[in-house]
Amino acid sequence: MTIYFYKVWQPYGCFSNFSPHGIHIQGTYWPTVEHYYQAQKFVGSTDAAIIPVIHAAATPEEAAALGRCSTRQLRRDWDLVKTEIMREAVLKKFITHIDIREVLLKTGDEILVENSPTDSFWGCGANRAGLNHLGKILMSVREEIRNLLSLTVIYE
Ligand SMILES: Nc1nc(O)c(N)c(N[C@@H]2O[C@H](COP(=O)(O)O)[C@@H](O)[C@H]2O)n1
Repeated sequence: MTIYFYKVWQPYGCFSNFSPHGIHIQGTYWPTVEHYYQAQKFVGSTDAAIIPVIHAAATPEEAAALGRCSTRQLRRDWDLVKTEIMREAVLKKFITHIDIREVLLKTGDEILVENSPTDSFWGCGANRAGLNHLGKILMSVREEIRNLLSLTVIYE
């Protein structure tokens, strides 16, 4: 059975990058994965001054709106690095928060899909044929955590 998720208040909402699960990454605490991801768009760009503003955004929706502003200059390598940046942040989220790690592990080998009607890169898009990169990252993080936990059991 495929598991669809999207908004935080819907089933499996903890899989959304907008869920209220903070991460410490590269020495800084970010209130959500979405805050971190949106800020990374501007690292090294002429619009890097927006990074602390995104960091301080009151909600992930506000962070996303700041990061999506089309008049700002994204870092040049954004398309090359964005998937790895997202994966690192999502892994950190599920390593940090034991309760949602359990939710992720309990999905077993089910297919996970971000059911975004507007995003066919991170989600499946309106026709459900999109690339679903967030779902793929979650499945690969699930596998990585399973492997890490099995190693811990062996060496403890
Ligand atoms: N608008 C919106 N609301 C949500 O609740 C979402 N989970 C998303 N999807 C996330 O948006 C991010 C992509 O942002 P860019 O289009 O690259 O600026 C990514 O975190 C998706 O998972 N969108």
